[in-house]
Amino acid sequence: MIPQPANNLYPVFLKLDHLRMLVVGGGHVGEEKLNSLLRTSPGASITLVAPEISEAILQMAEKHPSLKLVRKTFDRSDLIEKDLVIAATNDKTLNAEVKSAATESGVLANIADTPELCDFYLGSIVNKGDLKIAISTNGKSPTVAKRLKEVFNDSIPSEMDQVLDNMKELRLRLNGNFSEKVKQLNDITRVLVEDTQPKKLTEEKKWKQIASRLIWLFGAMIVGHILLSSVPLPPVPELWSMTKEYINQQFLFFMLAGFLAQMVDGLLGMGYGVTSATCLITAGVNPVSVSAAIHTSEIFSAGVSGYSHYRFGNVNKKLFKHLVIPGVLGAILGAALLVLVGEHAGNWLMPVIALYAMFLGFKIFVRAFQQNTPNGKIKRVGWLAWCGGFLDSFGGGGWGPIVTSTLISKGKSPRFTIGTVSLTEFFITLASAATFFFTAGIGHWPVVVGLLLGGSFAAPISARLAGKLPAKSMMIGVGVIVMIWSIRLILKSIL
Ligand SMILES: C[C@@]1(CC(=O)O)C2=NC(=C\c3[nH]c(c(CCC(=O)O)c3CC(=O)O)Cc3[nH]c(c(CC(=O)O)c3CCC(=O)O)/C=C3\N/C(=C\2)[C@@H](CCC(=O)O)[C@]3(C)CC(=O)O)/[C@H]1CCC(=O)O
Ligand SMILES: NC(=O)c1ccc[n+]([C@@H]2O[C@H](COP(=O)([O-])OP(=O)(O)OC[C@H]3O[C@@H](n4cnc5c(N)ncnc54)[C@H](O)[C@@H]3O)[C@@H](O)[C@H]2O)c1
Repeated sequence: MIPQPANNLYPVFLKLDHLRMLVVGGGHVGEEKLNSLLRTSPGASITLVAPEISEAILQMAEKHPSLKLVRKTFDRSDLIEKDLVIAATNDKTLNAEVKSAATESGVLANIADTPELCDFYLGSIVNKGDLKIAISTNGKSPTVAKRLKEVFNDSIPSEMDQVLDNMKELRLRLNGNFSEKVKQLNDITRVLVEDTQPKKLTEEKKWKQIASRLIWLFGAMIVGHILLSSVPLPPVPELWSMTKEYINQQFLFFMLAGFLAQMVDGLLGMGYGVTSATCLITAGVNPVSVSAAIHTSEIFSAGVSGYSHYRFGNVNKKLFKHLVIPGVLGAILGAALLVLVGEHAGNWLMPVIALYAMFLGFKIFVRAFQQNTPNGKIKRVGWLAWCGGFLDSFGGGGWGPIVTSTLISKGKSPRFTIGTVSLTEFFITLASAATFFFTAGIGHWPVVVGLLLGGSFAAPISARLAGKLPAKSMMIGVGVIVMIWSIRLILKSIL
C-alpha cells in the first residue's frame, strides 16, 4: 500500500487568461473569490451568473472588462465552453447541482460551502514581484493560511525580486550543457539555503585568505614599482641601506596600525579606516598621508569583498545605483579638499580629524546597542552616500560605520545592505586613492607598505577568530577605546 500524505492536494499555477471561468453567486463569497482571482490575474476572463449581484462586484466589472456579469439563475448551459467553475451561492443544494453538472461537462469545480465536493481549492497568495507562493491548509483553516501569508510577506525581503532578475540574466548568460548550468546555478544560490552564520564564515574565511594574498601581491607591486622607477638599479648593498632607512621604529608602528585595523575590521565588519587613522595620527603622520595611505591599502581588500558579495547575490542593484555615484563624487571632493587644506594646514586640522574619529567611535559604540526598526523608509540615500564618501576621504574612514549602520538601523535587510555597501566601498576607495595619487603623489608609500604588511598578518588571525568573540562587547570596547584615544589627541593638539 502506498502511504497517503496528510495533504494530497497538488498545487499548480494556472494562467487564468488562457482559461474560461464561471462564478455562480454574486454575494459576499462570490466577491471574495473574484477579488482574489482578479488581484492575482487581472486579465482573467470570468463570467458571473446570479439573480442578485452586489454593488462591490458591479464596481469590479467596471474596472475589469474581462469580467462579464449575467443577471439570472444558474442552468447547465452556463457551463458550455468553460474550464473552471466556482459555486458560491447561499443554496447548498444548488451548489451541489453545479458540481454534478460540472463533472458531466468535464469542468473542474470549487464549491465554496462544501470542501469535499471541490476539485480544487483557492489558496492564500504571497506575492513579491515575480515570486509567488500559494498556501493551503487542506481546507482545515483558511484563517491560518491567511496568517501564514502575512508572515511570509513580512519575512521575504523586497530585494528578492532583484535576486530573481539577477538570476534570470545569469541563467541566460551561462554556457555549457544543461547539467553544468544547473550545477552553477545551484552553487551560486547555495547562500540562500545555508544556515547563514556558520557557513558564511567559512566562505568569508576563504575570501579573507584570498584578500590577504592579494594584499601581499599589491605590496610587492608597490615595492617593485619603487625599485624599477629608480633605474638604473642601484647596487644591492646600497638598496639595502636605502630600505633599512625606512625600516625604523616608525615603520614598525605603521605595521602595528595595519595589524590592529585589520583585526578590528575582520571581527566587526567595519572600522578599518578609523582604527588605522587614529593610530597613524598618534604616530605623527600628517592627515593627508593618513587618508591617502589608508585608501590605497584598502583598494584590494575592498575589491575582493565587494566582488564576493556580488557573486553571492548579496547586492541590491537599485540600492547600488543610488549609492555609487554620490559616494564617488563625495570621496573625490573629500580627498581634494583634504589635500588643499593639508597644504595650508593650520594646526586646527588635527583636532578636527580627531573629533571626527571620536564621532565614528561613538557610532560604533551606539551600534552595539541598536535595535533595528523594520520598515523605516530611508529617503535620502544619495545624500547619505555623498556624506559617507566625503567624510571617508576627508577623515580617513567612516564609510562603513556611517552608511551601513544607518541603512541597517533603518530596517534594511543586513545581508543586502552589507553586500551592497561593500561593493560600493570598492569604488569609493578607488576614487579616493586615485584623487590622492594625482594630487599628492605617492610620498606616503612607506605608510601604505606598513599598513599592508601589518594587515596581512592580521587577516588570517581575525578570520579565524571571527564569530568566536562576542560582537557586542567588542563593539563597545573598540568604540570606547577610539573615543578615549581621540579625546587624548584633541587635548594634546590644543593644549
Ligand atoms: C485561502 C482563501 C483563498 C480565497 O478564497 O480567496 C480561502 N479562504 C479564505 C479565507 C476565509 N474563508 C473563510 C474564512 C472565515 C474563517 C474560517 O472559517 O476559517 C476565511 C478567513 C478570512 O476571510 O479571514 C470561510 C470558509 N472557507 C471555506 C469554508 C467552507 C468550509 O470549510 O466548509 C468556510 C466556512 C464558511 C462558513 O462557515 O459558512 C472553504 C475554503 N476556503 C478556502 C480558501 C479553501 C481552503 C483553503 C485552504 O486549504 O486553506 C476552501 C476549502 C475552498 C475554497 O473556497 O477555495 C482565503 C484566504 C484569504 C487571504 O489570503 O487573505
Ligand atoms: N469558501 C469560502 O471561503 C466561504 C467563506 C464564507 C462562506 N462560505 C459559504 O458560501 C455560501 C455563500 O455565502 P455568501 O455570503 O456569498 O452569500 P450571499 O447571500 O451574500 O450571496 C449569495 C449569492 O448567491 C446568488 N444565488 C442564489 N441562488 C442562485 C441561483 N439559483 N443561481 C445563481 N445565483 C444564485 C444570490 O443572487 C447571491 O448573489 C454560504 O453558504 C457560506 O457558508 C464560503
